[in-house]
Amino acid sequence: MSELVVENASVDYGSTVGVADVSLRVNSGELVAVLGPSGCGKTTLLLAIAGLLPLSAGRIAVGDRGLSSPSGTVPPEKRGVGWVPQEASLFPHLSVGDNIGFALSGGARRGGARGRERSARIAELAELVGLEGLVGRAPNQLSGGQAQRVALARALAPRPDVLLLDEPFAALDTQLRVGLRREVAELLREQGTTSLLVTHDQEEALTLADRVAVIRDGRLEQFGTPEEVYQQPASDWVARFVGDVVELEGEWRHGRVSCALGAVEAAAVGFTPRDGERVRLMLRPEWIVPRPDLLARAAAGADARVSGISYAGHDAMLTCDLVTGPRVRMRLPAVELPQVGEELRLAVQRPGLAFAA
Ligand SMILES: Nc1ncnc2c1ncn2[C@@H]1O[C@H](COP(=O)(O)OP(=O)(O)OP(=O)(O)O)[C@@H](O)[C@H]1O
Repeated sequence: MSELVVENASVDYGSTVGVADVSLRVNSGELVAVLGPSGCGKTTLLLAIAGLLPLSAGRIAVGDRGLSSPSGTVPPEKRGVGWVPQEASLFPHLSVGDNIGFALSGGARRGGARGRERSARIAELAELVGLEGLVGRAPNQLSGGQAQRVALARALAPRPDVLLLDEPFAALDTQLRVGLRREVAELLREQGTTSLLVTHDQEEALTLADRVAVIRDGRLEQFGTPEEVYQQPASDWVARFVGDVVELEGEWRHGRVSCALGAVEAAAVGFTPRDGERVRLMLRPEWIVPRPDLLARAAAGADARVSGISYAGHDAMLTCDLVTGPRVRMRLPAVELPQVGEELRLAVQRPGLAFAA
């Protein structure tokens, strides 16, 4: 069993808080993304799990094997925790094969039974990451994507209980990044590797992970499935951080918010509003849709004029000026788009989120 348990973990750098009271459980074989802005404590959390930073409070364990607590830390090499760094950091004087096999025993005595076992494992991993023809190459003869594959194979070689990936795709160009990260996520799932992936890229976290841990100022703001953190953010900060939002002022009345888009059904987050109370309505741009069938007088809707279109191929972001004043953004599939200047009747197709004003 290789469930990773982090319980009320805190790491202090003198007077600076690295992470504070973070609790999360990564199930065996699960891929969890740790998402947060720069400086929020993502790397600190990973370093603590790797045994490179001591805890000032809490505990870290894999299954029922305790790894870190304020009273002691199992050294990094004995934790069964693998690490894939941001830059591949391969050993320049070793071949691809020897880089992959670096943490395997039997390296010194080639040819013996252990040496043969090691070679077989290197070949198996090289094939797994799609580098079977390149084991004899030097690291400086690899592309950035190939080097990252070697770093992944090297980390997987000793069959770690838990794999930590610290922004492993950040240095790659967009097209390569998207392809490689999908491949790596599939590979980790196939291998059943319990993995924690640090990223500041919302799309990366939402598309790859089984669950996402959103961190802010060293604290865990939300831990949930990609759908939960996107559709039901725990706070207005998470709502803004994990995706685009449209924000409107309004008044709460019987489960709806009366605002510039009409009377929009909404769920209150983190508070219980009174009827008549001022609230802030948050919507995702794709929750707003044109509804030509909706009567102009309908309470759930508003008239608008398209003032701008930002085309992204698969979809487009439209800026619309509501006749009631505010400007909203709306995301539509780029199949049949309206024109700039066109008048639309807009409605909200799913309940919005109401936050305290
Ligand atoms: N060695 C250190 N000494 C003192 N403070 C540190 C040290 N390392 C990190 N910090 C502070 O701890 C906090 C968390 O830093 P951390 O590197 O974990 O953030 P991060 O989320 O990984 O950021 P980034 O995405 O920019 O890498 C920050 O306020 C940072 O300034």
